[in-house]
Amino acid sequence: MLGSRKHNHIIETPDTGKWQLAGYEASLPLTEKSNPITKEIDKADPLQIVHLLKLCDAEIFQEEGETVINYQRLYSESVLQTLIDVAKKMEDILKDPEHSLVVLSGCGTSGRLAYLLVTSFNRLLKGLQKKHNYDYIIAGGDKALLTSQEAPEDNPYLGAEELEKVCAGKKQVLFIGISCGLSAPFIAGQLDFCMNNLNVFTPVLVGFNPTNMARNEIIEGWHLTFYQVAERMQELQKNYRAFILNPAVGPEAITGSSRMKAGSATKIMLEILFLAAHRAAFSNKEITANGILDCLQAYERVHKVTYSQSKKISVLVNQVGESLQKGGHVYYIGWQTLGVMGIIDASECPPTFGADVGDVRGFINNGYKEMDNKEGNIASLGPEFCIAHDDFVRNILPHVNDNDTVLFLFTLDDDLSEIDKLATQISANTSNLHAVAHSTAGHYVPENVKKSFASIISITWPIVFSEYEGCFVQKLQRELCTKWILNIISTGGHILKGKIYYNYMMDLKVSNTKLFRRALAILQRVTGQSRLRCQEALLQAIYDTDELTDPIRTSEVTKHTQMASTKNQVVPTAVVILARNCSLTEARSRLDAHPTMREAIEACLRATGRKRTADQIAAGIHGEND
Ligand SMILES: C[C@](O)(c1cnc(-c2ccc(S(=O)(=O)c3ccc(N)nc3)s2)c(Cl)c1)C(F)(F)F
Ligand SMILES: O=P(O)(O)OC[C@@H](O)[C@@H](O)[C@H](O)[C@@H](O)CO
Repeated sequence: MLGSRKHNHIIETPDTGKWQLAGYEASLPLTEKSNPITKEIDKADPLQIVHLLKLCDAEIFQEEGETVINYQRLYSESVLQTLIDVAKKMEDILKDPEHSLVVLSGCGTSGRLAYLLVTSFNRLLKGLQKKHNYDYIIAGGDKALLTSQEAPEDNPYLGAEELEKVCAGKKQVLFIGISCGLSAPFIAGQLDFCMNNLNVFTPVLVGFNPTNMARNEIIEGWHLTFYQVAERMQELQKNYRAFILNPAVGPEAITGSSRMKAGSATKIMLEILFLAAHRAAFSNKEITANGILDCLQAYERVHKVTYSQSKKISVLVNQVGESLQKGGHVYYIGWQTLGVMGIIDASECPPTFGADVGDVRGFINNGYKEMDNKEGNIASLGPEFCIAHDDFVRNILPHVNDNDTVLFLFTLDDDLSEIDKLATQISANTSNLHAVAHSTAGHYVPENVKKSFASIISITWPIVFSEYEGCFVQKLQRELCTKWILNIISTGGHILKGKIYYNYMMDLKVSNTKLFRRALAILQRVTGQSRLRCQEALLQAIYDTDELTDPIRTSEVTKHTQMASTKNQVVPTAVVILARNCSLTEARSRLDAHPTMREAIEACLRATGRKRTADQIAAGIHGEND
């Protein structure tokens, strides 16, 4: 049994006051840590929120050696070398499209980014009259592009099955599995499948933890942990049979929310990889470290360009916060891949902030024709799958009012008359109509178009010399800029709505095993009580009973998550049970007695027997009292 104990390593959270002493903070996976920069972000005003997020996003580009423990970073020599090795492998694949394929795969945001990169680079190939050579897999299928499908992430067999289907008949496959936290069983199953078929597959793991921090919890119904899969990948990397691209980018601004920095770093790293391989395969440009460094520096400039608009972005944060607080909605009306960025950001709000599916929604010109997703038009799956501008005009616009915020996302290359017409229509229903408009130096948003918008964030990009690919690179940069702006306003808006406690999303839906672990860890951090006690309270809230039976206690975690998916406010309820040592019903009535969950929790934590002051609570939460 020793072996299983070695590999059934649930991250133990030390009991009260021993956070630092036990080296606990150091052992935490970087992607799951709380970022000290944002420990009070829930008290910040809109402009401060933007500034804190700017500092967090800047950590993506931080060079190695600037932190106490040396983790490799995006600019590290080791990462650059691996990027070169993988790009060379991809160049070979691109030269033999008949028998080979590049497959990108991920869960949640990682799967959405896989879809975006694959469709964008397939379009680039089409423009070069080349056969398309990329394919994507997203856990839960194309409906996961638009809605949160958390359960498939826990299924390693499903991942392997999907991969086998996509690669039927191929002789050479470069498989890129994206799991930012090095934790998704769906991806572990795919990597394991590749390593059992190395004659065809070259597996690449993309994530943002050191491999020794890969998730080491036994995957239910399977024989390996993600950690063991990563160890085997590391072994194979020695003779270039597998690769791991895992620079540290620092903890997320909202604890564990890998859609933000990790998502941005995924897009940056994979686009650099694909561009280098394309240039080598089709323009005979050698793959070099300098070429890759130039690309990285171009993306770092996008960070500067984006945050030079902080003041105007903070106005949008405030506006979105107001809409959400009033029970209004936020609608992103986007063109081409900027529409995709809106759809991706909107789809992340329910799992990240407990938003309703209708609170924040994205729409794209020409709907699924523009999306070009594998499963085509899936509007029949329900109203939340109707994503075309026409669907917005028909189904949503009649109900739009001043409580709502509408944000256009376009470039000056889009159809300005279409934009003007739609903007005029919408401004009849709400004055809260804003825009993010990307233009090239020397071109400006025409006055007649401007008039419909309450505010416009105009981003001007340098003129690109006609070369076809240069325009393509600028499109990728405009997407990243738009992703950052949308992440800022959806995160900032929900902070102003009171959904965030310090930098934790307390009221998270415990809908897969990673979220169960996060919920348990947050309970221990916030209440200072033991892991076992916290687990009891969490299960009481999940199973809606004060009397836990052994069959409940010994059920698999996936059983707990299935049950939890049907419940609300499970974690806040458990906090009150723990803080007041009270029954489920009493905990629920205490929560209801306060206007926001945050106030209820603060009241209960303050009132605990030990009479902790707010500062003592904060110190405990940030692991400062040892
Ligand atoms: C920072 C914090 O202590 C914390 C947050 N999340 C976590 C975890 C979230 C998810 C996990 S996990 O699914 O076990 C996991 C996820 C990824 C990975 N590489 N290893 C483990 S641990 C932990 Cl252990 C601590 C706090 F305060 F939020 F609770
Ligand atoms: O890429 P990972 O670490 O495997 O995570 C995959 C998904 O859990 C993750 O993308 C989640 O959907 C997002 O809401 C995270 O902000």
